[in-house]
Amino acid sequence: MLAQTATEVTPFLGSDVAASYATAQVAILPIPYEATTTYRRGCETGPDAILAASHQVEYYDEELDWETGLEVGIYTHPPIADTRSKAVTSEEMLQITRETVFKLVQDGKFAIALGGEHSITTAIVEAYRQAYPDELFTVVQIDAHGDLRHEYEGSIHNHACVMRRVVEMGLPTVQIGIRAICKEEADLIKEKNLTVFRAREIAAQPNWIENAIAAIPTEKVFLTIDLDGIDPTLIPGVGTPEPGGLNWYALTTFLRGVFNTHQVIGCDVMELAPLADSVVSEFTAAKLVYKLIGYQAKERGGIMNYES
Ligand SMILES: N=C(N)NCCCCNCCCN
Ligand SMILES: [Mn+2]
Ligand SMILES: [Mn+2]
Repeated sequence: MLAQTATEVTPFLGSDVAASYATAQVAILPIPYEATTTYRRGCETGPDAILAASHQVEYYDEELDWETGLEVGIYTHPPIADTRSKAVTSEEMLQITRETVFKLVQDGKFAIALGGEHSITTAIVEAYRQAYPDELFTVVQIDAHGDLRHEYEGSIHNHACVMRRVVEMGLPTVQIGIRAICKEEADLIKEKNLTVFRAREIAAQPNWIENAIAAIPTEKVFLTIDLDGIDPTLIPGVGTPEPGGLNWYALTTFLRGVFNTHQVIGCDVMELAPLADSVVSEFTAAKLVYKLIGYQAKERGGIMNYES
């Protein structure tokens, strides 16, 4: 493992291609915050592991036939809400995250946040609501867990509650890859008729991608990826792994389809908790982030078309 110090910023893909803030279209935002994870800890070191592994990603994307990293300006923001050096309360994390993401969106950046624990997403979604006050967007979540508990282990900002907070905001949701929920969550899904594509159904229905994309009710989408949604053979480095997740091609085909048919306004990639003896998880996560940038830049007729 490459050890990174808390203050050192390793830019995504490396300093030789990193863009300045002013010229960047994409901003990578590391949020090494961890306070409420329920089993194996370590997601506060997730962002640095993704950034270090990103240096190994080929610039040439063979699927897109395009050197994404040389065509798109990518800036890496300094880390915020960093619990590696000192404790950060959930309120402090939520506030700095809201403010930072809102500023990135105001400045016309396509933001990709790297977690850190999934509870951070509450503040990211709030920032987009503030940035788009007149238009609903759908939160598309890839996750093994429903994250729909009202509260867990004494906190409403536990990582197991993030989608409950999103549902309370009145935003539509589409949940993908779900395979671990409690009774409270199952009841809420029924009561609110939430749209859930369960991992079991995904494994059995080849046309789930088409159906899932058709189930997104708004033009705008915020995409939240909890890495434990992906099969743990591809990403074993998560705190609470669950068998039976998405495979790489199902995942990337779905994501490309979403970028192709909807306006993705932002993304996050959460919950990487690196393992000491394997780099598979961070390599997969780094490639996934690169794919998100490539799909955003290349789908919908060529080059990115930013608002603001
Ligand atoms: N979003 C998450 N990662 N959630 C994890 C929830 C852990 C539930 N443990 C349940 C134990 C019950 N005996
Ligand atoms: Mn999860
Ligand atoms: Mn989650």
